[in-house]
Amino acid sequence: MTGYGERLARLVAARGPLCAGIDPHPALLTQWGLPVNARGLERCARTMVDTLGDLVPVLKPQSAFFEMHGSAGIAVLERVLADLREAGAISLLDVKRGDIGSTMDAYAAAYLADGAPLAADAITVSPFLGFGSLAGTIALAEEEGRGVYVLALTSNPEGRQVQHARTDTGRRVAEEIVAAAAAANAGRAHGNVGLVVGATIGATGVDLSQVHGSLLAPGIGAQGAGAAELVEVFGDAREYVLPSASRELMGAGPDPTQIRVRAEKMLAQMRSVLSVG
Ligand SMILES: O=c1ccn([C@@H]2O[C@H](COP(=O)(O)O)[C@@H](O)[C@H]2O)c(=O)[nH]1
Repeated sequence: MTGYGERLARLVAARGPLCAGIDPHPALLTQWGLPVNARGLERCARTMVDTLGDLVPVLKPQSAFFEMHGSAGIAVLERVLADLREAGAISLLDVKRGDIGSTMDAYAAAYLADGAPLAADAITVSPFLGFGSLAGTIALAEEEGRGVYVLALTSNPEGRQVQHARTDTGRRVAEEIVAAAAAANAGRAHGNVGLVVGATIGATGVDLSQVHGSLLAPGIGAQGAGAAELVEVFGDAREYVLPSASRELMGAGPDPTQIRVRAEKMLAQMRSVLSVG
């Protein structure tokens, strides 16, 4: 079975490096002239899938904006994930689960097992209960050819307090996470364990070149980063970077043509900054 990392690398080579976030904020639904309820949510999210599903390699629904509408919102999320499979794009569910190992195994079954109603190609997970708590989740992802993105250096300024703290080895927490992801991907050019590294964080001195997994870079647009910042943050690891933008793309809506034009422009920028060789 082709693993997540390989599948993603091929699709990025064909379409370019960009992840389009689906973050239907209530204010955005209003801006799009939609009601702030599950019906508006569905219209908005499905517009993003229909508009970008054949253009960008990855779409990333943010679970929180679906959960806030209760069971009706979760039902919309199920349909959106199914639509993404049909559209031929990779689905990355931003759900940031983190818990003790036995509970993480249940989350993994919910999001990474074939046939699960909320199954996605990849999910985001939190390592702050210890990277080892993700062992069962990573094992299931490997078995199913799916991926996980582990939070490492998040795009929000508050993240430093935890991620730059020193552990008893003298290394920073983020460096331990990077090393653990590299070990999980060892021996492969494109492993199934990715990392979340914000485009906003500047130069950190954390070496990402040996991870050999996808590096999801949120923070483009609304959080202030652009293509130029990616070079500073990722240096030699830039061939693995998957820049992510939500509000920057969705703000061009509701007209699908405008959303597509903005995504095409962003794809061209990212391709020129991140192409190697
Ligand atoms: O470090 C992180 C991890 C995840 N996110 C998520 O990405 C999007 C960003 O949305 P924008 O509108 O492009 O700012 C959102 O869902 C965050 O929860 C992040 O921003 N930073």
